[in-house]
Amino acid sequence: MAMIQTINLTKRYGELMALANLNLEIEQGDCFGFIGPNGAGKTTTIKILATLLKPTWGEARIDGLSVGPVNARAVRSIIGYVPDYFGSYQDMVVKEYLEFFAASYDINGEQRERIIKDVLDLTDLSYKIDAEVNSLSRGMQQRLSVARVLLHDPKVLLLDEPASGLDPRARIEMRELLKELHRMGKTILISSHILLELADLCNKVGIIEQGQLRFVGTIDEIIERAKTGAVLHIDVAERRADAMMMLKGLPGVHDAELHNEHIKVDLDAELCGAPVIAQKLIENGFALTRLEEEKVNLETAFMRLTKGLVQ
Ligand SMILES: Nc1ncnc2c1ncn2[C@@H]1O[C@H](COP(=O)(O)OP(=O)(O)OP(=O)(O)O)[C@@H](O)[C@H]1O
Repeated sequence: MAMIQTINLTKRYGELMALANLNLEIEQGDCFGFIGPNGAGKTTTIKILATLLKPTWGEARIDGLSVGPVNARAVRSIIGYVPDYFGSYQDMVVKEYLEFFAASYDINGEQRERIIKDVLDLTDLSYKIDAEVNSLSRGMQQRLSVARVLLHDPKVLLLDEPASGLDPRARIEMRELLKELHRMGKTILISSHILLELADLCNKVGIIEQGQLRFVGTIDEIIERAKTGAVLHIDVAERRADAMMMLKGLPGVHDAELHNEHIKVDLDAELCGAPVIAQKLIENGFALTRLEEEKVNLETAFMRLTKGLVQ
């Protein structure tokens, strides 16, 4: 049985279809990267799973429980939800903040002290126990948000862009923390619009665009899927813009653009390859001065998948 499942999950905001028949299956122990551009529907999905938003139709299940008013309490006890914002906690220190949330889960007394110590150790925040929450850096606040949702030891973590707005060091610290939680056996759903950020953290990714799942699989599968093309970096001795326009019109060329003082050509390798491009340039009187083929990397794969070029 999947730990997180959505069945034809659909959400409309008026005329806008934010989610259209989303079907997701995330197994126990998976770290699932939910990737998509701004407005794709990631937050909407996560909020529905977190019991905070009602779908227009379709169903979400967590650990077999249908997410809805009847099971809201039971679902909340097995999930930890980190939203993409951190509220303001005036005059509250870290310890009080965690005590407050622990109490809301009926965790009290000695047990509460012990759990707070454990979650602070895990998130490397023990030394900040008496610091004011508002004085923490954004990276620390994000780790504190994670500490908060670990208080009741949930099986499932739902994290909405936890690395947004973090500097590189804080991103790495967050990633290490999430890796640790994955090793501990938590099932994790994490959203991001940056595929690379999730590459060495998630064992599976789903790419969502305009409320629809475009692709689900491992990172290696994504690259395989998008590899049916190549990117060429080309230059000619003169008339670069004319060469670009000529290339744009060739069959098998998805796109050609001027890029850092050269021409970048996105090809469908099944229809067209570097030799054809070179030949066409020469035939049309252009003196080729550079031709390099780029391996499809994750970002290119992602751009292709989200452009609908690879279905
Ligand atoms: N309360 C709302 N009322 C109307 N439209 C909304 C509402 N919330 C979200 N939307 C719209 O639904 C779509 C999906 O939004 P959502 O926040 O789920 O996307 P997202 O993938 O999380 O994007 P981001 O990366 O920008 O957070 C967007 O077009 C957004 O403008």
